[in-house]
Amino acid sequence: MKFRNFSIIAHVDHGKSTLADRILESLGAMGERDKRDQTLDTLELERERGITIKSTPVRLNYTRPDSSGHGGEEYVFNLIDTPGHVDFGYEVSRSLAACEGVLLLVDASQGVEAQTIVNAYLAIDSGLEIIPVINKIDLPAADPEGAAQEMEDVVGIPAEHAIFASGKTGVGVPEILEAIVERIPAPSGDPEGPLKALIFDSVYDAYQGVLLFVRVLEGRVSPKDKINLFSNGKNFDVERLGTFSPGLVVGKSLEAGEVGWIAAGIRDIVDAQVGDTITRTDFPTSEPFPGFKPAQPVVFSGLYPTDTEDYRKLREALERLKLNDAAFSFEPETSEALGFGFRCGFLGLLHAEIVQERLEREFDLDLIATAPAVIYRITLTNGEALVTQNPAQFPTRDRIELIEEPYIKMSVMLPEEHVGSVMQLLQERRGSMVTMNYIGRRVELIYQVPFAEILYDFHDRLKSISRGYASMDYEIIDYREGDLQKVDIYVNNEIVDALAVIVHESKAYGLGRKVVDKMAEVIPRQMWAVPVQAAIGGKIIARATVKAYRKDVLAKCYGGDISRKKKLLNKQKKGKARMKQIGTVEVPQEAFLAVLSTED
Ligand SMILES: Nc1nc2c(ncn2[C@@H]2O[C@H](COP(=O)(O)OP(=O)(O)OP(=O)(O)O)[C@@H](O)[C@H]2O)c(=O)[nH]1
Repeated sequence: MKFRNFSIIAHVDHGKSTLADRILESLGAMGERDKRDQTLDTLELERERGITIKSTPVRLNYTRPDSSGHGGEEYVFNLIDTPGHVDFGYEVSRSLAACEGVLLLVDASQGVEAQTIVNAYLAIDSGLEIIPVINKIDLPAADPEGAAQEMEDVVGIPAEHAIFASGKTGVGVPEILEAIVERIPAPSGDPEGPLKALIFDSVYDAYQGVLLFVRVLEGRVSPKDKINLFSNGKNFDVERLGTFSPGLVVGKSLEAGEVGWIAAGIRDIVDAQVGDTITRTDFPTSEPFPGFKPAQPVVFSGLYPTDTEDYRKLREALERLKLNDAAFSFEPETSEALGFGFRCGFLGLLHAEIVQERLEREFDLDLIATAPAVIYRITLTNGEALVTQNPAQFPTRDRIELIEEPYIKMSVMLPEEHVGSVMQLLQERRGSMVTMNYIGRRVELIYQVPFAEILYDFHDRLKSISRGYASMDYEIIDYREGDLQKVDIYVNNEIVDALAVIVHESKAYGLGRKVVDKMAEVIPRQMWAVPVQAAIGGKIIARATVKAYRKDVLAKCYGGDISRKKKLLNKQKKGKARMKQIGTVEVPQEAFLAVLSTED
C-alpha cells in the first residue's frame, strides 16, 4: 500500500477544519467526521469555541484521476489533526513528527499570522515537505497573490508553489490531493527492523483503557506483542490495534509508515505520554525517537467548590478529567478563606479555562477559581531553594534572598500602523525587544517577556489596541531574577490568602489599587461598610470600601405578582451560587479574578 501521512497547520480561524471536512467529503468520507466525533468523544467545547483541542487522525483512500479510464493508482492518506492553540505547541510538534508533509494554510484575506510562522518553523524543524495553500479565495477581500508572496518573504516557500483554494466552495481541493501524492514523500522505515513507534496522542476509553495513537517509524507491531515504553521502562501487552477510518478499525498489525491505535491494557494516561517511543521487548530498537518531553503544567490556579459539600464530587470529577489529560495535574490544598480545594496545573490559560468549564458543565459543579499563577523559584536567605506556584505559600520577604520567574519568547504579528502602541504595551509588560522584521506592510515583533505579565489581560489588550489585527505566539525560554512582591488582600480586616498575588515591585501599587476597586465594585453591599485593602508585608497600599446598603430586590415588585417575586428570588439565589462566605462577607467569583480585570 502507498501511504501519505500529512497534517494541516494554520493560524486559528484560517479554515483548517473546514478544509479538512472538504477533503474528507471529496474522498467519500462525508459524515464520517460526525461519526468520529461520537466514537472518540470529541469535546463539545471544541465545537462551541470553534477551536481544535484534540482530534483523531483519519485514514482516507485516494484514487488518482486517470485519463486512460482504467482507474488510477491508489493511495492511503492519513490526515493527522493538530491542536489549534499556543497552549498545545508540544502536541503540535509531536503530531507533525508523525507526518512527512503538511498543508500550510493561510487565509487569503488575512495573510501570514503569528501561528502561521511558528507552525511553519515547527514543520521545517521536523524536516517536513510544506505545501502552501492559500485558503478562502472566495472571500471578496481575498488577495491570494499577496498572501503567497508573504509566505515566500517570511517562510521562504516560493510563491509559485502555493495552491489557491477554498474550503467553502471546494476550489483547489483536487489540486491539493494531487500535490499530497506528488510532493509529500512516501514514509520510509524498514518493516522488518526493530519496532520504533511514536506516541503522538492518547485518549482514555472506558472499555479498553488508554488508546495510544501511534506512528510506526520502523518495524511491526501485532496483538500479543509485549511492548516497552522508553520514558518509564514499563511493559504492556498489546491487546488490540488498528487504524482510523475514522472510527477505530481493528487490524492484524501496524507496520513502518502506518498510523494507527494500540490498546495495551494501560490504565493510567500518565503512562502514555505524547512524544514517548514504544518498542517491542522481543525486538527492541536501541534509540527512541528524539525530543521527548513529559507534559509540564506551567500555569496554576486553585479550584474550590462554592458549596463545601461538593468537595468529594470535585475530587471525583478531577480524577475523571485526569484520566484523559496527562498534561493536567491537581493536588489537594487548603485555604483559610476558601476551605478545602485543589491546586490545579495547566498548559496555559486556555487549557485552564477549558478544564474549569468542563467541570462546571459536565459535572455540574459550581467553582471558585483563584487567579492563575506561574512557577517561581525562590532562594531563601538560609540558602534553601523553594519552588512554588502558590502566592499563598510565599515566604515572607525577609526570608527571601532572590526570586526567579519564567520568561517567554513572544512573537507578535501586526499591521505597521499599530506597532507603536503594541511596543508600548510590551514595554509596560516588562518586555525587551529581540528583533523586529518587516513583512510587506506588516511587522513581526520578537520580545522576551516575563510569563506572568501575559497571564492577565494581555491577549485582550493586544487585540483591542490593534483592532483585532495582531496575533501572537510564545514559548517559555528560561528563568530570570525579578523584583517581585506579594500583595495581600484583606476583606473586612481579614486576610484572604486565596486572593494574594505576586507582582513586580514597580506595579504593586497600581495592581493593589485595581484589585481593591474592582472588589469593592463586585462584592454585594452589606448592612455595614466593608473595607477592602491591599497590603505588602502588612503595610496597607490601597483601600476601598463596600458601602453599606441592603439590596432588596422585592421592592421592585410593588407587592403584586407572586410568581414574579419567586422568579426574582430564585434568580438571586442562583447568583449566590458562585459566592463564597468569607467571615461575614459573601465574596463573588469575580472578586477572586479581580486581578484579571481588563481596566488598567
Ligand atoms: N469564505 C470562506 N470562509 C471560510 C472558508 N474556510 C473556512 N471559513 C470560515 O472561517 C471560519 C474558521 O474556519 P474553521 O475551519 O473553523 O477554522 P480552523 O482553522 O479550523 O480553526 P481552528 O480549529 O481554531 O484552528 C469559519 O467561520 C468558517 O466558516 C473558506 O474557504 N471561505
